[in-house]
Amino acid sequence: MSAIDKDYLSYQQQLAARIRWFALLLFIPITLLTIFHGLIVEKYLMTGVFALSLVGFLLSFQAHQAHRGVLATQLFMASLYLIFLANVFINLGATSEVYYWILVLPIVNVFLNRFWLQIGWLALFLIPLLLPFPDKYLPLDSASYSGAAFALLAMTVLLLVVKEFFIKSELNLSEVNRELEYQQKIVDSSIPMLKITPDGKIIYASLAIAHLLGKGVNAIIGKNFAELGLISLSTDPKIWQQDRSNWEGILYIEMGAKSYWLDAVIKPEYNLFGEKSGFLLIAENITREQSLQNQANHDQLTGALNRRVFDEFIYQAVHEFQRHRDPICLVICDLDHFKSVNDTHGHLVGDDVLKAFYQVAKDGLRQTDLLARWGGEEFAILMPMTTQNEALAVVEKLRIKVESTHWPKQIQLTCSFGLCQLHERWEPKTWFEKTDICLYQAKENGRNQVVCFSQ
Ligand SMILES: Nc1nc2c(ncn2[C@@H]2O[C@H](COP(=O)(O)OP(=O)(O)OP(=O)(O)O)[C@@H](O)[C@H]2O)c(=O)[nH]1
Repeated sequence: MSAIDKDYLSYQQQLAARIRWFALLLFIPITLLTIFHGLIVEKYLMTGVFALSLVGFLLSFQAHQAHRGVLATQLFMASLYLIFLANVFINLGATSEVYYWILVLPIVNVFLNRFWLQIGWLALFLIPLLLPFPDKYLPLDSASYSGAAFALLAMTVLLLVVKEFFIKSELNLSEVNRELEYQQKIVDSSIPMLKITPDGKIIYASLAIAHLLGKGVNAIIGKNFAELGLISLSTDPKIWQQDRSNWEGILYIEMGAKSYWLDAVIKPEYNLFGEKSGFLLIAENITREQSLQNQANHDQLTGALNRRVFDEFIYQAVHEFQRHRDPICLVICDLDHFKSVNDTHGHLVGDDVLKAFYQVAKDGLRQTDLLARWGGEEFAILMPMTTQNEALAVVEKLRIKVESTHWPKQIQLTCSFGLCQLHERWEPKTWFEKTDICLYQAKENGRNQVVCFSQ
């Protein structure tokens, strides 16, 4: 049996169960009412037949509840058949009642029964209508019965056609839906995606991005984009609000010991009225491509980003700044009198201090800040979306932290910082030189301090 045949049958069974349920809910009260009506107008035969049918309906209901679908249907059909026979042979007062059953019977028969049972029941319905009973036993004339038989046949054929069409189109639709769901699952688990409202709230996260972020989808939905810790030089959704174009760039995620690189596009989305309804982030995980480079991207001793990558980030930052003008700061820090650490305790202790310094500095910064080892005992920090005053507060805290940390061998370590916010029309080289001059001044002024750029 093909898959579609199986679907067809199970769908037909489900449909039959639903129809049977509704029919029972409908027929049980109708039959009850008819019994009372029969008792009132003293039609005892009619009352007896309907009472028997009621028993049939109740048994059918019980079988339905016990999930014995075929038995339930046959009991139901038999109960209806009793009522039908009463209408054919007993004058219940209204001649049109036979026609009423001719409408009801085919509906129930066609939708509840499989093909051969339908034929069997149809034959049973036709027998009392077509057999040449003497007219004196019948309440209607013979033309009415042959007319009813014809109507019953026509109605059955019509309903068969309708049902086939109905089920086939339903099945086709559900197959299309299933295919779509399947494709959606593949996309969801393989492509990192986010939907973000204009104010930065995440309303959809694909499984793939949840996996990269080391969180469940539900833990991401409802968060603000800025909280995810995706590092780029312009991660604030506010900047995209300004124009209609896509944002394209590289995002970097650090998850404990693991790190990922995403080549991302962030597209603004619009509603029917042309208003911005949010953003769609679609990314490609390029970590594998970067992994070889990754080793070349990090400093061997501390694990910090190295100068080569940091240089690239500085160039990117200057480029982004020309488009969006979001504040961004560069910090260069240099450990004070580090030579004496080496001279007193040896190079290996010096190495340990450098590693420990990287951790202390990293912990003191936001996830979106980039920390690199610039060379020797010098580190550089890039702080996107940060003004000079905001950066000063962070760096000052870091300076105090370095001063108060217990370093190996009870070394008293301090650090000097140069800090400079990027200005318009500055080249990367100018920005770096200005920051370096600040650092030089910090050293000149006696070390263990932060010097900010001023015009
Ligand atoms: N242990 C260790 N030392 C390093 C490393 N890279 C550079 N250094 C040392 O860092 C010291 C830097 O010394 P200087 O440039 O004179 O500066 P300083 O002693 O820190 O003095 P100021 O910067 O003026 O405060 C040198 O002794 C270098 O050997 C390294 O990877 N490991």
